[in-house]
Amino acid sequence: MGHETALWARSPAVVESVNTRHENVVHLPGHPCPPGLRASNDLAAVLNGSELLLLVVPTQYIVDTLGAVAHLLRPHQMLVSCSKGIRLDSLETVAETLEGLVPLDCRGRLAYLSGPSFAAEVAAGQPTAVTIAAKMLVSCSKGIRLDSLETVAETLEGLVPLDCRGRLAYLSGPSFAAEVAAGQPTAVTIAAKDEALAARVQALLSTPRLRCYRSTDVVGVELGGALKNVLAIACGISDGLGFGNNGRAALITRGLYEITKLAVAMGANPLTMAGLAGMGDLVLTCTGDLSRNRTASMGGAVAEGVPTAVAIHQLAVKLGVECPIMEGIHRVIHAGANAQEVVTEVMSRELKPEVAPEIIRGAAAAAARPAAAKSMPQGANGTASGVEAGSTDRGVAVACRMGDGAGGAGEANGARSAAAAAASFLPADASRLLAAATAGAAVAAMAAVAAIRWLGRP
Ligand SMILES: NC(=O)c1ccc[n+]([C@@H]2O[C@H](COP(=O)([O-])OP(=O)(O)OC[C@H]3O[C@@H](n4cnc5c(N)ncnc54)[C@H](O)[C@@H]3O)[C@@H](O)[C@H]2O)c1
Ligand SMILES: O=P(O)(O)OC[C@H](O)CO
Repeated sequence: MGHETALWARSPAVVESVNTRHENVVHLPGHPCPPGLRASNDLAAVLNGSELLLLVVPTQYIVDTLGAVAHLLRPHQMLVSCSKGIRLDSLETVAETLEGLVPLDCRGRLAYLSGPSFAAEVAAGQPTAVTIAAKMLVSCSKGIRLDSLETVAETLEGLVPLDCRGRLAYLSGPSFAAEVAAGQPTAVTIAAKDEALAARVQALLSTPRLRCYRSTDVVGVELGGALKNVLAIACGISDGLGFGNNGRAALITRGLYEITKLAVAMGANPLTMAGLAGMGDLVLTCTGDLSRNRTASMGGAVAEGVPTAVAIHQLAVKLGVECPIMEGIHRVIHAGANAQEVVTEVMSRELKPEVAPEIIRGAAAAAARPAAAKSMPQGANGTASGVEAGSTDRGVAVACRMGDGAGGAGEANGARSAAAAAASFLPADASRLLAAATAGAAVAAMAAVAAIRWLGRP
């Protein structure tokens, strides 16, 4: 469908027929080939130049066909088998055969297409539906393990076999199960380290009522979902104490600041916290009556935020990130502190700027740089690559910690390099806004949204 496609065929007659007559007169006579199709007898060349490979040979000949060239497969290539059979010599299925043939790091890219699909009808454009099976594991859990302080991703990567790690994805975002089940419009984020996998899961799970976005920021998407639960408990306590909307808005906003500082210190992209898995889920659970975390103080169902509060307390101490609200909740839930007194303590802390001056200075330095001074490496889809984003994020993480009193010259450089990297691939005005966003972490998420709007304006 509009793709440049290379067809490998054993028979020179088929290749000649496709390339000169645009019809496979041997196997599919009467059906003109799509315009972008070229045929070749050179399997290695066809394999080498393809992103998605469809394997359509009789099962008994898969090893003969692919055996000599399987080692040429690269980890970024996807191999979808369309063969339907069981090998006679080994009694292996196609999947078992392929997993034994392809290099270890390609096993995560195997998929299997099957279903009612006569080739002649597909070629004639007749409506056809098939199933594509691939082994993927999508985690929807939102929490941090207490025993190891590991995220769900870290836990699963340690649990599954090495060659399955490339098939793990993580779903998070504002999604009360009851509303999803009722067909209410819902938007979530699917994260996977490999964007192609995230895109596959995204395509599989999206419906007109469930809009899935994708991300490669696994740690950010995960931590957004885990950390918001503790703030939802805080909002429940605030409600219980009789506080109003002002208090809740303050909790959400300053809570997002804390979530972002901690998540960024753990390697997350701060802009993820402005998205569905961060601000989106935080707003939902801090305001929605369906939230078990917000209503946890009234007793009852599963509240992931209760154990997560302990994990956050330990992580915040370990990473040197100041999180007064989440620390206060931890003391109320787990150390018997009086909620009223904790509120007074948190509200009476030393007064400070909303965004730490060190961060603002770093952002200003970045914004002053000429926009075209440096070019940002681009990923396959035109966005900054994950590796680059990760390294700049850590610069912001350091900057965020500085805002709480720690830090030195090296840390300030981290902030500057992060904001500078962001500034380098955006027009000047947008750079300033984005620099403010990276600098101010959560509270400046709004500036990020403004930057995105700025980019989208006519
Ligand atoms: N319910 C929601 O609206 C929702 C939305 C998005 C994400 N999540 C996340 O999904 C995860 C699961 O939440 P849920 O609402 O499905 O929880 P749940 O309480 O409905 O439990 C899910 C399943 O886990 C099983 N289970 C409970 N304790 C267990 C144990 N000790 N060992 C093995 N199995 C056990 C339960 O029997 C049940 O089948 C959480 O991390 C939650 O944050 C929930
Ligand atoms: O009911 P809660 O508080 O566990 O929230 C459920 C989901 O995390 C909402 O996205």
